Amino acid sequence: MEEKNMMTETHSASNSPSKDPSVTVIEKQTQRRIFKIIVIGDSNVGKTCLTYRFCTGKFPDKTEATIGVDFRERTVDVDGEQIKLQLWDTAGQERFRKSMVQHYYRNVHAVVFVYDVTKMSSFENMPGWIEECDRHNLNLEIPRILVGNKCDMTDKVAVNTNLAQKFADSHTMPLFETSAKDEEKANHIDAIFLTLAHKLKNSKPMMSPFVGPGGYPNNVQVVTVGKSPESRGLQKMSTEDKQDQCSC
Ligand SMILES: Nc1nc2c(ncn2[C@@H]2O[C@H](COP(=O)(O)OP(=O)(O)OP(=O)(O)O)[C@@H](O)[C@H]2O)c(=O)[nH]1
Repeated sequence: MEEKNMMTETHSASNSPSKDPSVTVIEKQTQRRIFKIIVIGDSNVGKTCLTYRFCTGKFPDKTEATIGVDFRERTVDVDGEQIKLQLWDTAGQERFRKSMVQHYYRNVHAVVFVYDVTKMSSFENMPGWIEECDRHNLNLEIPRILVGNKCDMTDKVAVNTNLAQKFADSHTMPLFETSAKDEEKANHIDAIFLTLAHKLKNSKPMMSPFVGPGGYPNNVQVVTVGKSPESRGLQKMSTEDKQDQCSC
């Protein structure tokens, strides 16, 4: 795989605050909460494809090994509130992580652990990723979810669902098996991140100063969550995150 640039951002620079006082009023009225979600796991498990799918609705034609971190954002409507999910797509390769690790774990609101269902080693390495979170003193109350990706490769599945479920249960995480590639499972990926959005709704987040006159930052997709997560067959949320505001 080729290499991606370190610390690229998908949102537009034109979101900078305006000097127009009338716009300032609108900004104050439409400030939205931002939540930082880190996506971690071995290299090549599909972290970039999952976050890209959620933020653009597409599977990328071509991917490159992430260097450092890529950011993607999407604003979602949760029970009438616009919440911005800021996804940190982190590098799986150790050599591309070293200098960035401290940044990943600062002021995190949720963690998505990803393994590849066709690659047992990526699942066996999960305890190592959890330990890394623990070493960086992540609040135990932070929502965490486990995602088995590449379920479209049905004839190559190496990680048994029961085994993954046991592991998820032992770490009090919900398990989702999905595919970033399979068009039919695209809604499933939405459901995964919207589950987090509902969990995070009761958390204390960062506030975004970068809101345009229309109420939404440019290049950020706004979707409406029509049903509660319970009615979509997802877990009930109860976690309250006490994280400080992000300074990154
Ligand atoms: N069949 C299939 N292939 C996938 C899926 N998701 C990702 N891939 C492929 O897996 C490879 C790696 O995907 P990436 O998203 O770049 O993996 P990553 O985890 O971000 O890798 P790093 O940036 O090195 O940490 C690419 O060739 C993707 O096309 C999936 O759901 N199904």
